Amino acid sequence: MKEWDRFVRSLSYAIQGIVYTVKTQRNMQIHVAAALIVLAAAWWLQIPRSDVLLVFFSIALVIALELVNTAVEAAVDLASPDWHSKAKIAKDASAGAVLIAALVSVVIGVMIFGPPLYQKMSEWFLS
Ligand SMILES: Nc1ncnc2c1ncn2[C@@H]1O[C@H](COP(=O)(O)OP(=O)(O)OP(=O)(O)O)[C@@H](O)[C@H]1O
Repeated sequence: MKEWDRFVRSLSYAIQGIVYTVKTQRNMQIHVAAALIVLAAAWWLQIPRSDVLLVFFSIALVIALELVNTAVEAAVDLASPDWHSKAKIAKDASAGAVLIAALVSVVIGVMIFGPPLYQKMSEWFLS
C-alpha cells in the first residue's frame, strides 16, 4: 500500500508540474492550442492511424520539451538570479531544444496534412 501511495503522490506532483506550466507559460498554451487544432484536423481529414501516431508523438515531444524548458528556467533562476554567461547558455540551449522539436513538428504536419488538405480545398473550389 505504501508503494501505491508513493506512486500516487509522485503522479500528483507530475500533474502539478504540467498544470503549473500550462497556466504560466504562454508558449505552452500555444502548443496545447495547436495540438487541439491539429487533432481536430486529423479527425476531420480522416488521417490514417499510422500518421496520427506520428502526430501524437510530435505533440508529446514538443510538450515534454516545453516542460523540461520550464524546469531549466526555474532551476537557473534559483541558482543564478543575476546575469551569468552559463545561465544564458542553459536557458538558450533549453529553448533551442523546444524550437527544434517545434520546427520538426511543423515539417511533419505539413507532410501529413498538406495533401489531404489540398484535396479538400480542391473539392470545395471545384464543386
Ligand atoms: N540569469 C541569467 N543570466 C544570463 N542570461 C539570462 C538570465 N536569465 C535570462 N537570460 C537570458 O534571457 C533569455 C530569456 O530568459 P527568460 O527567463 O525571460 O526566459 P523566457 O524564454 O522569456 O521564458 P519565460 O518568459 O517563460 O520566463 C534567456 O534565453 C537568456 O538568454
